[in-house]
Amino acid sequence: MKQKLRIAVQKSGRLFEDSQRILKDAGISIDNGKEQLKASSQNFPLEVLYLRNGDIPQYLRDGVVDVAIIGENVLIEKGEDIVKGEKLGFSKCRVSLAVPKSFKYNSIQDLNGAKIATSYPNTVKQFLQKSNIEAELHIINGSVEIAPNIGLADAIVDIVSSGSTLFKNNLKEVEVILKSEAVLAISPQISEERQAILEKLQFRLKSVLNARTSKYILLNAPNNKLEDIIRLLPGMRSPTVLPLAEEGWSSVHTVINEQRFWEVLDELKSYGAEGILVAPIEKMVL
Ligand SMILES: Nc1ncnc2c1ncn2[C@@H]1O[C@H](COP(=O)(O)OP(=O)(O)OP(=O)(O)O)[C@@H](O)[C@H]1O
Ligand SMILES: O=P(O)(O)OC[C@H]1O[C@H](OP(=O)(O)OP(=O)(O)O)[C@H](O)[C@@H]1O
Ligand SMILES: [Mg+2]
Repeated sequence: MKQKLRIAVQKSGRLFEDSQRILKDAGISIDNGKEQLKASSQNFPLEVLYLRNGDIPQYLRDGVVDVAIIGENVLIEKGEDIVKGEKLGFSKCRVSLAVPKSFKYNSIQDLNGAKIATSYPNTVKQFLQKSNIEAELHIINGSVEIAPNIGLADAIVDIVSSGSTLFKNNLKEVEVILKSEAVLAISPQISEERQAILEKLQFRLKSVLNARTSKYILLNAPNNKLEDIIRLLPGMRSPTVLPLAEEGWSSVHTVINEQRFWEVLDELKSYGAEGILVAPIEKMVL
């Protein structure tokens, strides 16, 4: 029987939709909806298992799945032995220490002897050990932010993104322990045959990720400023320059990181660039 790569993705929750989208953008169609816990792709040798995010490190460790899309924070907490692959650019958050707004927090030393509620005990222990802090941990699986308000803890360590959950619970973020985003996680037990399929998947994902962060730019430039403009827009190999019908002007086409585009925009304009068009890129194979 032909081998298939087994990938675990979150069954429901924060990672579900973006995980589905990135596989779809990589040209992999998956047949069944999430109601079935196992699905297959018809156009790529891939089998998808829908699992709880928190259970995925164990499945990877045991080799039950070969690869997974998972929050980096979960890998740090439960999967130090799992291989970390590409960062996938979504579900960005941080794991932070927060205390009640009324807590006069000066430094980590203020946590000596404190009670800390968290769903990330290993992460917290490592963090406290580095500063030689002794604290008592209360391990809870959810609604961690409520713990200080009900007298269960003096501080919490949990996921923060916009900060609105902390705000609503009268807490303030005082230390960022780690930053996280969705990553591809790889089983240390993956077979050689499946590793070859994984490399194909990684290649496709990289093409999607490159395209997501890049833009195709077209602009008109006066010929006497072409050199300056090209210096700002190096492109994949180099920009395409085509003469315009109007004498003394050229059209410049290139690919640029979106962030970089905003950084150089004023300078481009100062060199006389005009008619600047920015278009999305669907796939980008380097
Ligand atoms: N508010 C948020 N903003 C951005 N990313 C987040 C946020 N909350 C969680 N995440 C990221 O998404 C991942 C999944 O979070 P989610 O709350 O959906 O699942 P969970 O309850 O941690 O896990 P399980 O699937 O085991 O129930 C987290 O591990 C984290 O990496
Ligand atoms: O800083 P914010 O943007 O407010 O996000 C942070 C909150 O998001 C997550 O909870 P989620 O909504 O996933 O609920 P859960 O605890 O049921 O997983 C996390 O556990 C925080 O509570
Ligand atoms: Mg959550």
